[in-house]
Amino acid sequence: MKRALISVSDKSGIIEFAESLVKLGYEILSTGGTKRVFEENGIPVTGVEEVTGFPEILDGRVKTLHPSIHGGLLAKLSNPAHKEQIESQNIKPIDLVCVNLYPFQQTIANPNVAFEDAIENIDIGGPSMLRSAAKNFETVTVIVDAVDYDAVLAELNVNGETTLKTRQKLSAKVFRHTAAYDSFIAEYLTEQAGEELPEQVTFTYELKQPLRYGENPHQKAAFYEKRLGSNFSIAKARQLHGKELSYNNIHDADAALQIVKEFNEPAAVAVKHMNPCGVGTGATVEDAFSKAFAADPVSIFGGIVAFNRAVDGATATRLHEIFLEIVIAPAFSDEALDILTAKKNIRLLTVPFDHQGGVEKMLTSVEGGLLVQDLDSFSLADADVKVATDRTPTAGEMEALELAWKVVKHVKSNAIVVADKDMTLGVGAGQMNRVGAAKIALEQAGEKAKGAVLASDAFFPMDDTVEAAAKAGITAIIQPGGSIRDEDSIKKANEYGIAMIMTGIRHFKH
Ligand SMILES: NC(=O)c1ncn([C@@H]2O[C@H](COP(=O)(O)O)[C@@H](O)[C@H]2O)c1NC=O
Repeated sequence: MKRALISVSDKSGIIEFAESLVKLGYEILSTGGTKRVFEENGIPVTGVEEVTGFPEILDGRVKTLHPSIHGGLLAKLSNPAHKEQIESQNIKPIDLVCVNLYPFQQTIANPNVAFEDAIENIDIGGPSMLRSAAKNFETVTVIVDAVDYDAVLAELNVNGETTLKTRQKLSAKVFRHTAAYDSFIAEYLTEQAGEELPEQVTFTYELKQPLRYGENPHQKAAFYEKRLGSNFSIAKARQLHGKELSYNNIHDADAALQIVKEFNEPAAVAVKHMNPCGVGTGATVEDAFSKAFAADPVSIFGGIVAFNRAVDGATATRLHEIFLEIVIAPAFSDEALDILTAKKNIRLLTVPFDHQGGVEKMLTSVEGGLLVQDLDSFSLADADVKVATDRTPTAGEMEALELAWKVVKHVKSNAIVVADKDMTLGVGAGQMNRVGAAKIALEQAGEKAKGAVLASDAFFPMDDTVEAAAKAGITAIIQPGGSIRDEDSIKKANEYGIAMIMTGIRHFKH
């Protein structure tokens, strides 16, 4: 008689599955709670303790960890010596294992979870059975996911056994599952132990959505979600309308969210190819959008716009006038939705503006490696700001410098942002030399640079950027400082009456 060992925490669908196995002639072996459910439903079942000759002990910490179970799972039936050994120990082979694990992940998702509860929810016996069965997939069928019950039953009904190919696939799924399960435990305990960058790292991501392609159509791609990650994330976005998101959409939308997150007042951020092309703030969302649009009415075309307040009808009317790939906001009014959904393709996303969530690290892959670092969460409030020049910025200049500084942090290096107190006027991104980025930003600002301010993500290696800024009419500058030639830049700024402040904090973004 074939034997199936069933031990599940999540009992959904298990009664029907076991009933079908019984009809197919299987003997069912089960642990305490699972056995009880079967008995209550009239399913014939043998307790694991009858097989092991040993009771469950230590509050269920030891139930199935026994040679009678693992011998039955691991014996290679094609190996005569294995057969002889299990027979001499009176161990019978187990043909099918169906196990799902203690809900560790759900337990630690509760921010108030007691440490002892988390520890008790680390399953030991379950993964051991799964791994034994999965290693012996040559003859053992192993199921860790209820979605596989029907497919396994279908094969058993047709052939009386599963195919080797199916068993191998199920085995691989088990090892993915136990690896992810252990990775959650490792992440949790590492965090609890206060270790930040340990000798090995494992992160668990789960498939959120397959993507049609990657950055380009010939690149295969998928989007994976960090289950215990931050709530304020593109991975937590809800799509209300429009075409499916692409790889580039997701990347750009993330960039837009990171910028809009910097602002407390109503703000609108337009992003193209990972860089902000226009950022505006104002008394209302519409006002903020008008400024983000005016900042660069050319580049916003086909861009992504993120808001930190609900989009209302008036703003939606403005958005409707141009071609945008995505609009992201905490919410949309009914009127805004009516207006915007008139366009079939525009993607509308809501994201919870909730800053709670797991501790995040920034991960960047390089060929053959992974770079891990803290997020660049420093803000001007954390910086030790010093006035380097004879003149101190006026209150109005200071407001503009703050806005420019919030934005330049999110522009690819070398980065220069020209701004006034409400909006960006010019953005120079990703240049190989700083003065080149400044020239782009200043040229874009044009006449509006007169009386505006300039932010630089890193120090000035020489005084040429200050010179260019002064000639364009810039009156105040914010930069980290720290160059051996700082004095040259300070001197140049003083010559032109520019007020320059130094933050001591660099914001490279590569
Ligand atoms: N300790 C053991 O030997 C052991 N064997 C199976 N389990 C787990 O016990 C759970 C099922 O328990 P029950 O049938 O009592 O509801 C399953 O999630 C299974 O993975 C065990 N529990 C934890 O380690």
